[in-house]
Amino acid sequence: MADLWQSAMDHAVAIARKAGETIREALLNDRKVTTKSSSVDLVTQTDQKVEKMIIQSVKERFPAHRFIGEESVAAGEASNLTTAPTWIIDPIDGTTNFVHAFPFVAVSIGFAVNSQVEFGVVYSCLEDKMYTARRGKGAFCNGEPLQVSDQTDVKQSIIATEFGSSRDPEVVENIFSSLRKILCIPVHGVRGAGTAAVNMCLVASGSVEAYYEIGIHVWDVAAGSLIVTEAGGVLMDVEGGEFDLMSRRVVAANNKTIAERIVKEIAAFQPERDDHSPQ
Ligand SMILES: O=P(O)(O)OC[C@@]1(O)O[C@H](CO)[C@@H](O)[C@@H]1O
Ligand SMILES: [Mg+2]
Ligand SMILES: [Mg+2]
Repeated sequence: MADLWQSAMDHAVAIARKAGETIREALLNDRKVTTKSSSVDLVTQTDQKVEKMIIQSVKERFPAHRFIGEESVAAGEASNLTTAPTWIIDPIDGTTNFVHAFPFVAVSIGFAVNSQVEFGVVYSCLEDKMYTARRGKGAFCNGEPLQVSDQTDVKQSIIATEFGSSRDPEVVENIFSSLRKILCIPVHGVRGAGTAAVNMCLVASGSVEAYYEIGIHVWDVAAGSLIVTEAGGVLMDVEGGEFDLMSRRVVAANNKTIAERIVKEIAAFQPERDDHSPQ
């Protein structure tokens, strides 16, 4: 049976690669920074330019499709995931890394139908690594199949997480409480690429056993969520329930054993959901 969404996925790969070229050029000569929710939540003209380019290119080919884009939402658009074919876009995941030329900067494009991700594309453009996954057809990096780690002992694991962009003392305390408990299991190490999308691709690649974070957005994790599961991994909520794309909470792991062990140590809290209705 012809794959209904293959042409859309091919377009996503092509436009992610084009966006990566734009980002690499901008890295050399245009990293003017502004801020969003806080002084450490950065955005640049390149984030906005790349998102506009991706959305415009999709609209020309798929005019009925809908969008959830990080910078469109920042400009006031709603971020409600419906049953309609929806492109979930983070034009630059790792903007802080981009501003500092720290080498993990990704274009993340997820595609959902009936609120289920059908394909995911994450282009780590400074590494030139194109991660892709199509539901039921596996996950790949530059065309090579991906497989999660087979480790079941958390004490033989590397766990990825991030410090996020909140500097609220209570949130920071939660983050460090979870980090301290996980580090002292003990695990072999804790790492963070500075981008959720790349962290999830590292789980899919078998380089880290799990990644968790509270505070991410749907555009950070939509593409990576399918890349993880198509590489044989699992997704979970930070309190052990089902992963919810709009909840701003994620555990992505190589298997349920590791995921459940990490969940035990996370000091969970609930940020405002991505699909919250404004008062
Ligand atoms: O604003 P950006 O760059 O699109 O994304 C922000 C981000 O890089 O920051 C978090 C690190 O705490 C990551 O989870 C997330 O991917
Ligand atoms: Mg992001
Ligand atoms: Mg971004």
